Amino acid sequence: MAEPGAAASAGRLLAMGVTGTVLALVAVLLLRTATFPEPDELRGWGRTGASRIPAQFSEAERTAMKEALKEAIQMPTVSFSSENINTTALAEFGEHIRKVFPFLFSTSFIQHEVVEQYSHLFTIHGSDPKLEPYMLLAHIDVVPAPNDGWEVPPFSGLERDGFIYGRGTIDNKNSAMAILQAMELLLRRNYVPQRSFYISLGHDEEVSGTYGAQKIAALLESRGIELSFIIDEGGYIMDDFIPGFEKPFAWISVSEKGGMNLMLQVDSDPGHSSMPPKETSIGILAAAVSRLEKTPMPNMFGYGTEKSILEQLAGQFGFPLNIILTNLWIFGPIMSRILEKSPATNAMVRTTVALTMFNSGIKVNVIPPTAQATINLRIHPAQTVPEVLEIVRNVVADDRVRYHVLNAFDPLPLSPHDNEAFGYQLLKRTIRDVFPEVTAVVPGICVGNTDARHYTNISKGLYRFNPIALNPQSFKSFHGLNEKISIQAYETQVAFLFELIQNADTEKVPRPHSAEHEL
Ligand SMILES: CCCCCCCC/C=C\CCCCCCCC(=O)NCC(=O)O
Ligand SMILES: [Zn+2]
Ligand SMILES: [Zn+2]
Repeated sequence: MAEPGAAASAGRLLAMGVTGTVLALVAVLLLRTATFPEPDELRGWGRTGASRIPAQFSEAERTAMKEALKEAIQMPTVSFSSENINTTALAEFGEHIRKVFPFLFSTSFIQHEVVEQYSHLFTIHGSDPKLEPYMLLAHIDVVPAPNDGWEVPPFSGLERDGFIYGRGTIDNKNSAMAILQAMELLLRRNYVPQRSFYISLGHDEEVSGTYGAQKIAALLESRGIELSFIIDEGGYIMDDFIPGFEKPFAWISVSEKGGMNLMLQVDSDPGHSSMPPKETSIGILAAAVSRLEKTPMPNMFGYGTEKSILEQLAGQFGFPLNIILTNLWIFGPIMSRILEKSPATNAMVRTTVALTMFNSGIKVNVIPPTAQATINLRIHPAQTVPEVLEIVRNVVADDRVRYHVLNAFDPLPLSPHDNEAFGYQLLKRTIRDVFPEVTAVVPGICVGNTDARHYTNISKGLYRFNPIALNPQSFKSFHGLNEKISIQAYETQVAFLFELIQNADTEKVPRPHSAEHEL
């Protein structure tokens, strides 16, 4: 029965446009739909009893894992472009992991291959061939980091106030090192997995993964390998994201946006700067990209995955939430306007356009013959590459601008995240074990791109989840300033992987409780 006056209250709140309240409401919708299974449902998961190895690490091990990460951060494995990567640092990284993870490189059931000189593929042969293998994925390259603005030099790996600072501490050497570290610690405890798995470390993720992940995926495909699921970066424990919600929640990205790098070019006759034409190539191009920046792509809230997710949820709630969810044609615009206010949530509701490079000019007194600007677009799941390109052309609306698509791909399909989805449920279960403060898990979309997208031919279960807690401030440090990870967070990441690898040693997926609802 409907609660008296609830509709009126909901109406008042929305009409008042109270940002925090509506955000909180969205959060309730998402969080309430993703509660954990009851403990009974989790029986039979992974190793139990005597064969279970506790995630307890000695002081010496904790110091060693911290130092190993710091050293990895000190290697400037920067990718500037596919043709310009720091091969010296990448090679050094290869030597580093051989030194700090000796068990990994000397265990008979583990095969290590170097792919395209700098990427690493480990095959860990499990004892039970009936269990379909999976993959843990990370990348070892980083984006450039000029010293300016950093509290400590970005490749110093310095420890300060319980944090390790440096480029790659959250994107994504933390994962690369933590995966290897967890396996090394398990091996030191005589662990032999039942389920086979792969560890894949790409060396050029930050420049599309063409020679790393893409080649590894092709290699595995040529061997006829299919994977139950893959876990990469791109989802996190979200902390302090929603006003009024103190508890962190886990965001497992079950898809990721499409992408396009588009170069715009204007050519004009060069000449003497003392007799300039009315418009130069720089001026024409600057005006074009300015129009793009000032004209956001359409807000797609309600037309992509959000719509189907929310519609599926609608029946699970009482009044007034069910009404709101089944009437997104009324409430959608309010929610979508709120979401577009911050960069992170704005990225969820539309294709984003970032002006990232601008090149022109050869001398101070020469009219430039050409100007080039590169824009980086992240395509909302409800749009495609051709649709977005068409919008760009219409916004620019200037025939003097020419377009070169440098690379482009459509948004990724949604990976299964129901009660039968082994990889998703494995993550949920391990989150429950390792992050007791987290009470909910939601299936999200990754607004950045990951190496996982290269593996669609060999797995349908691509999950992007890094077991670290991030707040809005730490999101700014991705590709930005003062990237850092707390030592405690890194240890927890290692512990998470240590548990997850053991939890994967089962064929059972927990049956849902009849009353439980899953996204
Ligand atoms: C209600 C809470 C809303 C929070 C919205 C946050 C959405 C976060 C989703 C994904 C996080 C994206 C992290 C980026 C991964 C980094 C991978 C990377 O750098 N790849 C290269 C590239 O994308 O260029
Ligand atoms: Zn990354
Ligand atoms: Zn990155």
